[in-house]
Amino acid sequence: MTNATGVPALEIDGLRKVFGDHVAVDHVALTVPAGSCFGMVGVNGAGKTTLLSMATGLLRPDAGTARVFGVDVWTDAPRATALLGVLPDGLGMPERLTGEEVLTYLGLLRGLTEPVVRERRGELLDALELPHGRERLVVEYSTGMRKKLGLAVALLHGPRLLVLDEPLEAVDPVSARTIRRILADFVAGGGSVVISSHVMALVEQICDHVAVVDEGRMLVAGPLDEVRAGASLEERFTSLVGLTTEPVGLSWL
Ligand SMILES: Nc1ncnc2c1ncn2[C@@H]1O[C@H](COP(=O)(O)OP(=O)(O)OP(=O)(O)O)[C@@H](O)[C@H]1O
Repeated sequence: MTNATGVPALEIDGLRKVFGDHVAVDHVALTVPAGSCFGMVGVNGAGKTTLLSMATGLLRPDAGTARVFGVDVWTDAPRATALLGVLPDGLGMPERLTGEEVLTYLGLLRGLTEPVVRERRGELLDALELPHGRERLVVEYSTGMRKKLGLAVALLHGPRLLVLDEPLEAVDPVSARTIRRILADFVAGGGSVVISSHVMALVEQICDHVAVVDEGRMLVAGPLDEVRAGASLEERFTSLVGLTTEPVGLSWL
């Protein structure tokens, strides 16, 4: 599925990143159709964060391009940034501001007017169940609360594509359900989503497309049912990545 003009939400071509002598991402290409919810799965260190960071303008690639709705992330950063909402891995926040102040600060910085910021920040804090967000400093937030505030920041300017690195990590089950609903509503309203996750059940539940990344390469990408090929995503993932399902014992325990 694409939008009316057929332009993909995200188009990655030949992205590559080398750290020292380690190739973290090796000439990866990927097309995320507009209107899709795209899950990216891979073991620890597979290259998901590095790939998504390059695709969203957070890490300069050694080679390759990334386009958001046809806008090049690296040569036309302001336009691409306006289309993108990003929840990066290990998001840094101004620790001595309240959640409300963070949203105000970033909203104004992104060019929203003061009344719009005021309206949206209240709705976001309510929708993401951050009741203490108004008065509590970020330094006092739990990991899950930070994740939810990060998602609020990503949604604040009304992006068309959300790219979320592990959006449900450290988030309690009730909040996870809320976030899943927000993402489903976002897609139903015409938005597009890319998430990275280790949780296969989550990807199967909310994504219609999936990509499997391993050792910096894209092993397979496409509609969820095609990738699963009649098996569960976990079974398919395990066989693609070549993981053993046999538990490894610890001899001294
Ligand atoms: N700044 C860096 N300097 C050196 N090596 C790095 C750096 N960032 C990532 N790497 C390496 O690149 C590879 C890919 O890391 P990346 O964080 O992209 O993986 P990931 O799939 O997101 O892992 P996880 O699921 O554990 O978050 C790993 O081998 C990692 O050690």
